[in-house]
Amino acid sequence: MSKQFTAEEVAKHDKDGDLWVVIDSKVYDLSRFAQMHPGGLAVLLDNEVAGQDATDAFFSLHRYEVLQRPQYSRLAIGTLAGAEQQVFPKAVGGLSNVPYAEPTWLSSGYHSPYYKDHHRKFQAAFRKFVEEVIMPDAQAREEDGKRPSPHVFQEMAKMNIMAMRLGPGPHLKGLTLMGGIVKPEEFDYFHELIMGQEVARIHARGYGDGLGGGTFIGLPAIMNFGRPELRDRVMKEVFEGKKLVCLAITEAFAGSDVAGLKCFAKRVEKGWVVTGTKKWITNGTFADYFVVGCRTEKGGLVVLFIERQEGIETKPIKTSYSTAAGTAYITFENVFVPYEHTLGPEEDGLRVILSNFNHERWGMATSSIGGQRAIVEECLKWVNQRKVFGRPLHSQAVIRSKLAAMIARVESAQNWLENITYQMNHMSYKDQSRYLAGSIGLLKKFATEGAQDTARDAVQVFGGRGITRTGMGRFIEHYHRTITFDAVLGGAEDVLGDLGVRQALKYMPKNTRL
Ligand code: HEM
Repeated sequence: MSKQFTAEEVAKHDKDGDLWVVIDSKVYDLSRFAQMHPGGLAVLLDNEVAGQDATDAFFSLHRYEVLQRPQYSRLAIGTLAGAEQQVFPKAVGGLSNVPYAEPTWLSSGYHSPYYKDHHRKFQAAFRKFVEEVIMPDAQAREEDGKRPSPHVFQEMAKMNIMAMRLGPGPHLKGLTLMGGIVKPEEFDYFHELIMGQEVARIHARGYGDGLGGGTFIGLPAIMNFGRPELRDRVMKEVFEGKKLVCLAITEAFAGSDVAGLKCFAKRVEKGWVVTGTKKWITNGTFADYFVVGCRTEKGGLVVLFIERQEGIETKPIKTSYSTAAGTAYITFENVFVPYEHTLGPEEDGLRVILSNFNHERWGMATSSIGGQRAIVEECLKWVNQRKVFGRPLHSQAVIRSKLAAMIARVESAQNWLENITYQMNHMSYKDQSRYLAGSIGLLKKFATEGAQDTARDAVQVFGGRGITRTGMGRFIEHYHRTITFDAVLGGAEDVLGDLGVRQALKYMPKNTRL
């Protein structure tokens, strides 16, 4: 590929059957490919394209990754004499230098009081892992709707990623995290924040949930309320990538109002018999274990650990994101559950269910903000390379105004998130409930409302491409279609906003007046 051509030589190849173009200093021989070009032959025979430097035209219409696909990269036959490559793809695991594409702590020239050297090393290793191991599977499975591939879980197990997703704590003791980059006792909520935000960059929202989203919200109940024998067995199986858990609380009858559950657990000798249904259960179609909230005869709630067995049916629900998430409708028909598989006190299931809500919502806000930032980067790149009326798209004031709103939203959400994360690192779990339940609810609501505004703005910036599943705007289309999941899972926006205000009112001093 070291062969050099002059512009005059390239210009001679300007017809059907003998067609060369220059893209970013490389000469491509499109003579045979032109007939198969998805954009058609005619556009390639245009006077300003055939035999010419078509760099601007190309980047107005294609993502860089097109040139990296092996079937296309081999069309390059040499370079244009005197020209230098201008566009370089980001190195695997590397940081983006597009302004606001990274949070300030990762942006050159900025500082942060929160992150230490081990956070930076952890971020670099984790991003590389995501781009090398998760990203290719994510794009393929998001498309075909199949569950994330077993090899991804195995690779995650080697790094103890499932264990880290539960946050800091004694469960990490003795484990080698990310190949030893961070010590178990050093691991804190900022490491977990990094994980959530890095995975959000894969632009595959359904797959992201498929990648153990159910375990993230279901395993804590087993870890904190399971009997030691059950707890140790299940945690080991999950950490080793052999089993997956799902949290089965919501029903067609009850969503955010968990107190209204109808799935019924009848107390029998040596255990329980469960009958009822669950709906919208993430990972339900392929999970091995179910953490199920049930109504008891006494009218209270009990949470049970149930293994997949006869009497349990899991049917996929088609939602607006990929079936890679394994979203299920579940029926339990007279399923026996041994008494030892009761999680927490018999009639106090509500406490078991509620106990992980703050961590869960914080995790969802974290990844939602990460995903929002990835969209800001897409938009900044697009307005820079897209030409309209002979000028870049960003020469339009209305486009710059949309970008201003997008940037302000993601930056304010990230800064609030980091403040809350810092508080979490310095509070007991009990204090987190006292001081942070309200603000985490408000943060999640703020983040997902902003995300939906950003999704709408991004579609306007990309135009038709923002509603097209392939090509330049495919990540925008995906984001716009799936963003409402963040806004609903873990509590609808209005419910969370109300929680935040009610918490504040609860702690209003009695003796205060205007
Ligand atoms: C190495 C050279 C080229 C390759 C490998 C290539 C490949 C492709 C591919 C794979 C697509 C499908 C859409 C996508 O995946 O992004 C496409 C679409 C298209 N291409 Fe090319 N292309 C090349 C050069 C060009 C050039 C120089 C032009 C100049 C006008 C052009 C115009 C178009 C158009 C108009 C479309 C349709 C875009 C749309 O649907 O939005 N292509 N090309």
